[in-house]
Amino acid sequence: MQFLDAAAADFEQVFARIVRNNRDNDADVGRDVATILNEVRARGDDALVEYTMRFDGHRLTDDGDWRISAEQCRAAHDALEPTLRDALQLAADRIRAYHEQQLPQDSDRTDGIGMRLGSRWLPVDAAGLYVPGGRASYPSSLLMNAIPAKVAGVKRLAVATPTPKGGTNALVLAAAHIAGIDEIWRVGGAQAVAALAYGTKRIAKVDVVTGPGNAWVAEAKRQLYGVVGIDMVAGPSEILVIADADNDPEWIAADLLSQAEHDPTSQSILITDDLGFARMVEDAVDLQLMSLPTAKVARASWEAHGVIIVVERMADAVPLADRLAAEHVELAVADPQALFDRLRHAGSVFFGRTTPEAVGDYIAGPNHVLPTGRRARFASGLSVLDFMKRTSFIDAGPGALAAIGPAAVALAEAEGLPAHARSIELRLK
Ligand SMILES: NC(=O)c1ccc[n+]([C@@H]2O[C@H](COP(=O)([O-])OP(=O)(O)OC[C@H]3O[C@@H](n4cnc5c(N)ncnc54)[C@H](O)[C@@H]3O)[C@@H](O)[C@H]2O)c1
Ligand SMILES: N[C@H](CO)Cc1c[nH]c[nH+]1
Ligand SMILES: [Zn+2]
Repeated sequence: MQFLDAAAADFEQVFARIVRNNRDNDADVGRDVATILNEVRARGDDALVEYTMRFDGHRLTDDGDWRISAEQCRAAHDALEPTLRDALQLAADRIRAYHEQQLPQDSDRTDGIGMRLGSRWLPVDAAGLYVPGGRASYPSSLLMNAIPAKVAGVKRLAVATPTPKGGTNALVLAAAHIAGIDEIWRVGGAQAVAALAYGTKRIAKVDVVTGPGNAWVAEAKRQLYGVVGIDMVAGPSEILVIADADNDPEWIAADLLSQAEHDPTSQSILITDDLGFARMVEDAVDLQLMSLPTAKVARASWEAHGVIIVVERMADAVPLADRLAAEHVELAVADPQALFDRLRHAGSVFFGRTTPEAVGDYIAGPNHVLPTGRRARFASGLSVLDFMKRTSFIDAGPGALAAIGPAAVALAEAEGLPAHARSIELRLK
């Protein structure tokens, strides 16, 4: 963990290095992913069998090794302990209600010259949903992927999720049942993303791949963009907590560790205006790590990527936060709205002392699939729109063409494209 004083002479240099270090664009990861993608494109299912054995310890032989059936999902759902079943259902209901608000409107209007102009939204035909499953299981990510896709009206939804050592997770299966998913492939990592994008004998290709994952999954999506649509690069989790001294240090320490426990390459950062509070949070993190069952991963993340920054006044936190453009930003201060009004780059923001980031991971409603690695500068969380595309349309009657056609002819000639000019001119005669 790095403990930084924003007033120190070398602060800018150190902070700039932290900002530059995306953690997920390691050259080795890029090279290994490129190899995996080429192998899956060339050798299809055979490559999936080999990689799934190598990385997940799962042998893909008969149909049941490849795929989880809808009946298995229903059975897992029905067998679930009622409190958990209700929790999943509540999460699903809240996620659906939030995402239904994102459905876009078509447009269709006639302008001043009588030209009809508009756009129409339609869902993609098939979406591949990546549900991580290497170190932990993510039923919540299944819901976060599948529900917006369903709301968008996508007909075919294909889930890919690793089943390490052949074990399936009952909650993931139950979530699939709740979300109405009936195609689940037991493959993970870059090879799963490649299979969805290129297609193999067993797995038909999709039009869009969405969802979060570790560095290999995120890099595979990045490299395959163009072959297939993607939502964004959603890699190892991050949290930036901006907190004043009126917080309970234990709460803030738990918030930092909540994202550190995802992955050794996750990043947790605290910015505060109080040195004493910063030291108390540092101690609380160390104390909590002693009893955290996921301490191995969380400690690795905190030691390698954790940062505490002490600024002179809270307002100084905002420009630093903008440069970090973190996946999650908690504003644990008396007036979070004032900081939010000035903050420009964040995947998702959590207001006040009683909105821990983890409530957004599971149950609040907005999507938890969010851009990482400073990509909140230009990308947004997963939404219904990631499963849709917009087609514009133009209907020029003879009157409208006569009104603006000559200008188009002039522009076509100026561009040196006479066939363009002629296709308009012929209709103007
Ligand atoms: N940004 C977001 O919105 C968001 C949301 C949820 C989770 N996450 C992140 O998802 C990730 C989940 O990671 P996970 O590992 O538990 O599951 P995962 O499913 O993302 O990754 C597991 C797969 O990684 C591949 N892999 C592992 N080591 C490899 C290696 N050395 N070379 C090539 N491939 C390798 C394997 O194929 C394995 O199946 C975490 O980083 C978590 O922070 C991000
Ligand atoms: N924090 C993750 C996004 O970075 C989402 C998640 C799912 N389960 C727990 N957390
Ligand atoms: Zn989380």
